[in-house]
Amino acid sequence: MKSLQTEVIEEGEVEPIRPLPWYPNNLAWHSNFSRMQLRKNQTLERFHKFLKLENEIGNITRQEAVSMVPPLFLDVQPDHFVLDMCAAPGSKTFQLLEIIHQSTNPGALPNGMVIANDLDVQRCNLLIHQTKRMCTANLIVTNHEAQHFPGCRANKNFSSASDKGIESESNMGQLLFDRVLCDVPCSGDGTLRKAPDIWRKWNVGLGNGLHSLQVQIAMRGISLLKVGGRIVYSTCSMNPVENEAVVAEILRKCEGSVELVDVSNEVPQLIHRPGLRKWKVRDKGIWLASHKHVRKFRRIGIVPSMFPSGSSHMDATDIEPKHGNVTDVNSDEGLQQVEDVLTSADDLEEEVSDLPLERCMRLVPHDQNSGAFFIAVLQKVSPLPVVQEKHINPEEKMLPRNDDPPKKLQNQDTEEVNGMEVDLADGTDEKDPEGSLEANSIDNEDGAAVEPDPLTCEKVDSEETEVPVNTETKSERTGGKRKLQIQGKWKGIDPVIFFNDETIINSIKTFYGIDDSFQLSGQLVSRNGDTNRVKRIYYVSKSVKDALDLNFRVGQQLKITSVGLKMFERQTSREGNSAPCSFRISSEGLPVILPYITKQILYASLVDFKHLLQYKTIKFADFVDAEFGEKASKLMMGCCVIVLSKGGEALSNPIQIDASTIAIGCWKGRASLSVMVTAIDCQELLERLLMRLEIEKGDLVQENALGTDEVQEEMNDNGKEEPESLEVAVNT
Ligand SMILES: C[S@@+](CC[C@H](N)C(=O)[O-])C[C@H]1O[C@@H](n2cnc3c(N)ncnc32)[C@H](O)[C@@H]1O
Repeated sequence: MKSLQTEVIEEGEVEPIRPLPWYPNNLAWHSNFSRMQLRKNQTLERFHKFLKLENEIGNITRQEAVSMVPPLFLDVQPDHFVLDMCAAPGSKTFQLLEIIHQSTNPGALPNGMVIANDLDVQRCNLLIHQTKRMCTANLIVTNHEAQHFPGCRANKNFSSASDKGIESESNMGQLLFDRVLCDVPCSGDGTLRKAPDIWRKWNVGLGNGLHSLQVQIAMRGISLLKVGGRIVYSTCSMNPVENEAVVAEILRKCEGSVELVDVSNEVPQLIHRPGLRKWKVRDKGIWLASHKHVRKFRRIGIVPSMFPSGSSHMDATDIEPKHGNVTDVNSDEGLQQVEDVLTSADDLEEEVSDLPLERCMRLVPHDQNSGAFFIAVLQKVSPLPVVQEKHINPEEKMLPRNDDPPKKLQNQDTEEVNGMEVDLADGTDEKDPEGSLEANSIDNEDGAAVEPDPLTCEKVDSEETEVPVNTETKSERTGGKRKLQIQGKWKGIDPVIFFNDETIINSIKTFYGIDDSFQLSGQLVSRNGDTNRVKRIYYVSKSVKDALDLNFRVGQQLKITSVGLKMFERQTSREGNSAPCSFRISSEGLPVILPYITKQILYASLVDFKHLLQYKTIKFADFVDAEFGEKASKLMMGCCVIVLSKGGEALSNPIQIDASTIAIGCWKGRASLSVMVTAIDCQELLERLLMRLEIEKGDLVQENALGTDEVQEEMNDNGKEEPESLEVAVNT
């Protein structure tokens, strides 16, 4: 930290890097550096090294500080089912996963899970790429319009999982969530500081045009929330039409089923302001204090719920400009005329909401040198009232409400339908500056091509694809006036299939001696029904398995773009084919399965481990520790795991695993051992080893130890990252 602070001062920054006072456990730090500066002086890399020095192995993400607040208010527990409705590029999903995983021991998986959804396929892929760093088996990524997120309610009309040969132990009848994050698309004016471009693009129509969609998304979130559960509604906008007006409309629609929670003391030191209870709406250059002031021809776009009272005023005299002429409000002259008629905002009588909107939280840029954010925390206290209006015509919305007392749902299992159609009558483009900016701001991925993942929607692997999937989207099907789905390169997703081939599973279990306490059966998925051609097998947590089971029972309503942790990959090299087990352990899955492996696993001394990382392939006879070389030569041909022994000495079994254990996948060939780790991972591991040495010896690394610079040079000289004999087997 001293080195970082000095560096900051050298760069002429007044404020050195410092922890954010309101973020728990010093896990978030504030830096005034721009992304370019951060890159130039490699601050993140240096920070990462600092963490490694402390033996904290983790990830670093650069993110707007206040955008990290909403997950804090969700109060997520490791056993929670969490829905992140508008999740891409995934910075909040990442936080949620971290919270869910935070107290789990190596090899243990939390009981909860996160479903991260986004409408935009390309942004979904960004999210998948991001969350890969978490190596989680507790995540499902879906691609739906959040306002139409499927309820997955099982009923007798759907063929059961057992009809399809799937054993279902789960009694989940519907996909309901303990926590819902509703970080909706918004006009993004809260990000003006970091994205000055918005000054030029912003107009009042952006917020007005998104209001109804925001209400619909939030209502869908509430309908998918368990009674007792929490939902956080957030935007990076300062506009009350996208904020308090949405919250007020939710409260009205829910008729007491949700309560606005006062969370002002939950995150001490976060400077915030109360939500507004009065505001005016701006439309086409005019301030409107009440819906009754909305001109008739604007009522499709400017709806009653945008105003504090939420009341419609159908009986009010339609306001038309004086002089008897129809005014073109889109022309400057027309606007001026209308402004003349409708007096200035200050003269209009203001409506005041009777709802406790002050419990909402406004974070403003000038309070703590941040972006602006709006957060409302709601708790579901009872089932939602049945909403009769399945399809609301924008015109009909202006009719007075039905005052009949609401019928409460008798059974939470009943799907709560709030079937509102997307009403973006303003024709405003959905702008999402925060999201798109955040997408760029996660530095580790900047400029990085998003790798196509076998279980993602980016690319259909023709070899493994058999069943064409209907990828038509709801909005396309309904032929709505606006196509919301941004499909990009969408080519379809392969179905997710449980991998239940007992012969293959048993061969893997036997080869690696996987302890019975590690549940493989039922928790493996692939995307190819032909088990002989399956290339990759993914592991899912029990919670995800239950959700997938349910999804099968309801006729695969969820459009899953990614699920599971890549655990096993088929060997394709010639040597691989002659190995007794045709699947190797992927480096992503290794940390989870490591504590359960009893065969094909060896401890290596520090020096031999280091040599493996440096030279990639070592003949058995060339290991410094001859006993290790001997043991390695006796392993079965194929994939094996080499664990760095504690203290650097050669040890024998049993292998003890803890959070600081370093292990790599290797290939045991006829005469040598070769690493199956990418060059980048090798480099990183080497750095960690050097740090460890420094700590353990309390001094600099021994003179004869090869420094990382030398290793880097050596890698460059070789120009190759994999040993020649193992081109295909190396995990990339
Ligand atoms: C504010 S951004 C979300 C940022 C994200 N929560 C994060 O922390 O990284 C809003 C997201 O909503 C998505 N979106 C827009 N309309 C949507 C809809 N109808 N349903 C679901 N997602 C939508 C956008 O693609 C965008 O990724």
